[in-house]
Amino acid sequence: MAEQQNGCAPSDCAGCAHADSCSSKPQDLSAPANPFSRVKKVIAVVSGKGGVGKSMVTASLARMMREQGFTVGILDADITGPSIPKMYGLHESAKGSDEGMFPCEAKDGTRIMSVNLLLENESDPVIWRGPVIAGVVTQFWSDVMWGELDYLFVDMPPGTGDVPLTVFQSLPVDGVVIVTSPQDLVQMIVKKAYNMARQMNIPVLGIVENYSYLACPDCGKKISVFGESHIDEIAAELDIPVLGKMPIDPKLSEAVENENFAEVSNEYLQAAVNKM
Ligand SMILES: Nc1ncnc2c1ncn2[C@@H]1O[C@H](COP(=O)(O)OP(=O)(O)OP(=O)(O)O)[C@@H](O)[C@H]1O
Repeated sequence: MAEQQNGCAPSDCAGCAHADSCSSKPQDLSAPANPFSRVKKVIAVVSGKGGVGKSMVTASLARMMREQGFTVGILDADITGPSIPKMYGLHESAKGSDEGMFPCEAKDGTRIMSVNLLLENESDPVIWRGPVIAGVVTQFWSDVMWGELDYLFVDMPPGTGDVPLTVFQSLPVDGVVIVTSPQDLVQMIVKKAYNMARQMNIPVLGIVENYSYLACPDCGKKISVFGESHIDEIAAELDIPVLGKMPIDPKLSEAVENENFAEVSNEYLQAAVNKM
């Protein structure tokens, strides 16, 4: 069968003599899991822009699933801004063997792999180009011996660049959680993150709003520090559930500051747990 100018329909490949070499054939970019990994579910936590608390939500989801008794890992794909190890007070170096690298284990048993666990000095900057960074993220899947995990949460870098694309193409992502903050601008930015996941055929599990409000410590009144929330409108428009509205909670920022996130309980994301 002759190769068409604008690509063949997948059904045309069957029986085609050029099927193996044809440029129209969709490429399988999936990366093999490490032979010592048995990961049941991979959940990517994404945001359209930086600083909305994506790492906070990733770690909070991991903590909640851990509290439910599941085995949990976090793959820190935010290579140039890794914050997960410090949240859990991990400053050691990840060890390796001929078979691959071992994730480091936090106090609550959460297994973590991050570039900061591989750098000689954790304050060294990672000054690598996009394809190298994306390659490291793939290695965190193929070369890390995750063992038996019920859930692996992937803390993505913000935006829709190289790394999210690589993760969606290379890892068997079961679902995406979108994190946002209550600002007008985010409506358009959330849609970018949502549309990327949809285009890659990854189910969007729902959306979490962070920094939703601050509860007055004296009277409990909710103050909308970053303006009124639009999360319900966005969720309705995109037909996805709201998985939680997290307030600015000093208990959470203190846990990060004190590096003891492994002891934190987060009651704000209960709806997310039921969706995992
Ligand atoms: N709900 C919250 N209450 C209190 N502090 C928070 C909350 N969410 C996030 N923070 C704090 O805000 C800072 C930024 O959060 P975080 O690192 O999770 O953002 P991020 O979206 O992952 O950032 P980046 O996009 O730059 O990777 C951290 O110091 C974190 O402890």
